[in-house]
Amino acid sequence: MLVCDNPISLASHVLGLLDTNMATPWHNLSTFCRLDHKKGFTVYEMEYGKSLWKLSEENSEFTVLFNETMDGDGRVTMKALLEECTENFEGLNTLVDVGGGDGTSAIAITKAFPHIKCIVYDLPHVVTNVPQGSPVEVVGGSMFDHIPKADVVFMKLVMHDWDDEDCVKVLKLCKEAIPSREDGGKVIIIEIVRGFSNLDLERETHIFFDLAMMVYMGGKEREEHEWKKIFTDAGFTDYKITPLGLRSLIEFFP
Ligand SMILES: C[S@@+](CC[C@H](N)C(=O)[O-])C[C@H]1O[C@@H](n2cnc3c(N)ncnc32)[C@H](O)[C@@H]1O
Repeated sequence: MLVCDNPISLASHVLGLLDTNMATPWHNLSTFCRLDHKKGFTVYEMEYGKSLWKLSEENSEFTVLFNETMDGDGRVTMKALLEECTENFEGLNTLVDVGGGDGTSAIAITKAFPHIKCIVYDLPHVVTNVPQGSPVEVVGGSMFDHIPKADVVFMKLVMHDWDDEDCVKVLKLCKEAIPSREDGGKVIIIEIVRGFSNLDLERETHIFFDLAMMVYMGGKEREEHEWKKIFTDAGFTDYKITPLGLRSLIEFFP
């Protein structure tokens, strides 16, 4: 899995997590848990005085490294998703990948389902890394301000970066961007659902990612009832969870 030319290599994911900008903030975890969580800063902000997203905006090399870190993970997840969940993409004409990074997921979806017109939406300094000539539309902006309209909003490993309040804000805008359920509107997210695995190794990995989200961004991994509360608070009426190895595909309907 760590050999670079393996099509599902995790090398770039591991190299990214071991980079100084990702590894150093872990040294603040103990202080954060004892004292600093009361001050309203994330563990990452204690180290750098700014969020990971701000650091990425100021440091294009770090943006590229972070995108490659996510791509390493994405190759494995997207392969499973596109092989095992084809029916979830049936009947769609347009999809916007919110927080879509350098477009790896959207490009994979377009290749698997050429009839779906995909938009990659992320912060302006991030979408400049979508390869030129890719079969996707590229739009820069913040998901807290606006979400481009499409049949489906797709978000992979985005919601777990944020607290409940921010997730609800983004999901309310997602709901405005999609058509009614009868017209095929839905949001698809790929996230961990804690408690959805009987395998010790997966449960331990869920806990590791929960800690990692707290350290990097002040986010968390959620159990089903926590996801359900967020969707309900954002005005969605129904949801369906399809387990997909370590992660799950969660659809929610307006
Ligand atoms: C953990 S990464 C996931 C990237 C990609 N979806 C994947 O799975 O490989 C989170 C993404 O959210 C993006 N992001 C952060 N803040 C954002 C905002 N306000 N609006 C849009 N995207 C944002 C980041 O730039 C990053 O690409």
